Amino acid sequence: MSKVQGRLRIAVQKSGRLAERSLDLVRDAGLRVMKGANDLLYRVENYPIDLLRVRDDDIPTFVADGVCDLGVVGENVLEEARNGGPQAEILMPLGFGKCTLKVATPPSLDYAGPASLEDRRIATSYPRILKRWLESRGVSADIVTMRGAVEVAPRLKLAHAICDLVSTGATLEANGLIAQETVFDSQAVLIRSPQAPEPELQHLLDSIIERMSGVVASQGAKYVMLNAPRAALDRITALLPGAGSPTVMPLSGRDDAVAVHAVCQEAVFWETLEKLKAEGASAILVLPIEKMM
Ligand SMILES: Nc1ncnc2c1ncn2[C@@H]1O[C@H](COP(=O)(O)OP(=O)(O)OP(=O)(O)O)[C@@H](O)[C@H]1O
Ligand SMILES: O=P(O)(O)OC[C@H]1O[C@H](OP(=O)(O)OP(=O)(O)O)[C@H](O)[C@@H]1O
Ligand SMILES: [Mg+2]
Repeated sequence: MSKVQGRLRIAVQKSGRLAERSLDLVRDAGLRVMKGANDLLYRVENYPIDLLRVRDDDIPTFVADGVCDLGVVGENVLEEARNGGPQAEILMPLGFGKCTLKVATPPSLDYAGPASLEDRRIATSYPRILKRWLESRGVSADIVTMRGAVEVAPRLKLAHAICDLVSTGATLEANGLIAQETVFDSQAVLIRSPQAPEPELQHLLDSIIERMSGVVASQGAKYVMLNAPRAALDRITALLPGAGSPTVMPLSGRDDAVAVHAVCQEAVFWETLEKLKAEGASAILVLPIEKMM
């Protein structure tokens, strides 16, 4: 596929677990996406950018080859695609699509560590990652590659064990399998092509990356405002999760208390609010942050 001159391209999953959140990221970065008649390509109305909507397996190659300038893909898929050739660069983890590639076994297999997999058959959709992991553990096993429904392989006697993605563990449990080893921790990542864009588009590319980074940073971040007794200021600011240096302001007509404003990079739980109150904080407000730069 050749590139259209004068336009950037971002590869996103067409449908599946990452599709919606990938589109959200693009939209939150200020790109107005127009769903057109063409299902493969969505145009961005306010910038010279197109979204290429494809199977996630194709995203690493499209970005590595420079067909797309940016891509959103699971790190597991990127790692599986690694082949010694030019590679897409990971710019940042995106905080969604979190899952773990795990080795799991049926109760019938007496598992006592990776050596129990020696000469066994293991079904997976990630043969390269599994091969590297087995090699790193000095285990020699037979890898059976399956596109999907990996969890049923032990029941069908197709394999002794499996290596598949797990998030809640419900699928493993439904299939009577026990998670044994973590092979690869994954989440969606933003990737960039090793090929530079046309010089006129470099600035736009940099700005989109910076905006996306701002979107990711603001996710989960909260703006906290409260009033604190001066005497408890140190203890109260220490309780604010992931806050750098809070802003401390006088409260008119009160010498004993101050107003504290802070950006908390981590979730602010009810437990934290209760502890703040116990230290004498009052009028506590926790507000979402829309953008951050
Ligand atoms: N259970 C899960 N929880 C969270 N994230 C997951 C889970 N399963 C998969 N993912 C992540 O989402 C990505 C996409 O999963 P999905 O099941 O949509 O892929 P797919 O079936 O290969 O889709 P495609 O049709 O694009 O090839 C996975 O590669 C992984 O990074
Ligand atoms: O630990 P859990 O929360 O149960 O999630 C794990 C399941 O999720 C993924 O499949 P998905 O549901 O995306 O369907 P798929 O079979 O189309 O890959 C993965 O392949 C597992 O089967
Ligand atoms: Mg896929």
